[in-house]
Formats: sequence, C-alpha cells, structure tokens
Amino acid sequence: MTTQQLTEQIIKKKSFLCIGLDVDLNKIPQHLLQTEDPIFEFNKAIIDATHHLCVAYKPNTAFYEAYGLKGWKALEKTINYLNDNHPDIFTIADAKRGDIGNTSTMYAKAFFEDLAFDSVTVAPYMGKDSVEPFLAFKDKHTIMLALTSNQGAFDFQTKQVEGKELYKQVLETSKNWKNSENLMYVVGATKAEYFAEIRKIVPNSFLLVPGVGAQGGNLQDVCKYGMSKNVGLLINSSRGIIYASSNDDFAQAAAAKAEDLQQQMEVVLNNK
Ligand SMILES: O=c1ccn([C@@H]2O[C@H](COP(=O)(O)O)[C@@H](O)[C@H]2O)c(=O)[nH]1
Repeated sequence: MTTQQLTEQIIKKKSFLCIGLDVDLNKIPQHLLQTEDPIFEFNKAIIDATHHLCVAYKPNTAFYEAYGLKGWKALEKTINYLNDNHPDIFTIADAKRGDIGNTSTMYAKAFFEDLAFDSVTVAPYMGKDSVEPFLAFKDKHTIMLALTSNQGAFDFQTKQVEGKELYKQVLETSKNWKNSENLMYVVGATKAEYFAEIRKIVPNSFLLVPGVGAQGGNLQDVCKYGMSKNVGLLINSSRGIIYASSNDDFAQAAAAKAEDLQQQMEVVLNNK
C-alpha cells in the first residue's frame, strides 16, 4: 500500500487508528484456549469487530515469538487473514529490527516477502547501512524509532549529540537516505510536547504514535502538534482496545473502545 492510498483510507474511514494485536494468552477469554489456535482466533474476532473503525493493525512480534512455532504460525495466519479479507488495511510488523546490511536484507525479506506486511519497525542505532536494505523494497515502509514512548527515551534519545538531541539527528540524517520516501517514524504519544519540533524536521512524514490508552498519552495533544497537512498520523492503541473485556463480549468491548477513539479522530478531522 502506498502512503497516498493510506491517506485515502484515513479520509474515507475518518480514522487514523492503528490497533495493536499484542496477544497474551493469560489475558484472552478462557474459552478460546480450547480452540486449536487461540491467538489467531482472538485476532480474527478482534479484526472482524473493528476493521471498519481503523486503518491499520500492528502485531508486535514479541507476543508471537514468545510462543515459539505456534506463535509464528498464528502471526502468519493473521497477516494472511488481513491481506485476503482487508487489502485496504495497512499492516505493521512491530519487530524493531536492524543489523549489518546482509542480515537486514533477510529481516526485510521475512517481513515484506514471506509474511507480506506493508511495513516493519526498525531501530536506527546501527545506522544507514542497517536501514537501507529495508528501504530498498518498493511500496513497503520502514518505520524507524525516533522518540519512543517509554521513560528510557530520555536515557539516549534526548541527549545532545554535536549540539542537537539524538532523536533530531536521527530524523535529519535519515531523511536524506536513499529511498527515504519509504520512511516513517515512531514518536510516542507520551511525548506530545516534542511533536511541533519533530514536524519542523519531517513535516510530511507519517508518524506511528504508540502510547495512547494504557501508557496515558493524550490523543488531542498529539493531533494538535503532530498532524501534517495530509494528517500523517497513525495512532496506536493495543491493550486499551483488545483487553477491554476478558469475557465472551471481548470483541464487542474492543469495538466500543475503538469506536470511541475513531469518533474523537473524526472530530479532529472535521475541524482540520
Ligand atoms: O515507543 C514505542 C514503540 C513501540 N511501542 C509498542 O506499541 C505498543 C503499545 O501498546 P499499548 O498496550 O497500547 O501500550 C506495544 O506493542 C509496544 O511495544 C510502544 O509502546 N512505544
């Protein structure tokens, strides 16, 4: 999916919501544990109930890797289910990869070819040659960590490097890399006061914004300072939506939470 198509979906659905599929077998309704593939069955129910309210889904691969082969198979079934039934939905493998060039190429093949995700998250720490193999894939997107939502973001990302915060160096340097039109960035919703500065550096890039909901980030603040002229935001909520209920009504409860966020987004879009 191209960024133009993603923007069209945002306008059509009046939503820039991304739902995180971070499945923890200790948190899903007990009756699903009797099925052959509880992780996939949970995801399928959430997707069926919420796909009209969001433009993206983001499975964090840690929640699948933790269950070994079964988890990876559930991830594969989930991305295939999305691509077969909802080709207009943007998919994000939140894997936070990045390594020397030839290894990054294999990571990119794993997520873009074998699993056919639209995008993958990547850590910038190993620099240009670790990211460019991902950027080389046409019509795929590389979402690089810029300023993360956690407290540890202040350990390195906001430290001054040659007179400028490291996260700003990451943004400024990477926007000149080859195929940088395929770059998006992660900026935490908990760092709303940084968005205006970030937009000065990357005015038009898509920003994936986790941290609304369970981590306490504020949707309105993010929109006020983070929106580009083409919206340019994908706001993620995982636990706040998918674990709205641990009973049989979990999918409807997730849809209600998703609708609440979508409605807030619709107001923002109408006032834009
Ligand atoms: O800076 C970051 C980068 C990634 N994440 C991931 O997003 C979701 C957030 O989940 P919630 O349950 O909505 O808090 C999760 O997969 C994180 O690993 C992030 O939170 N912050």
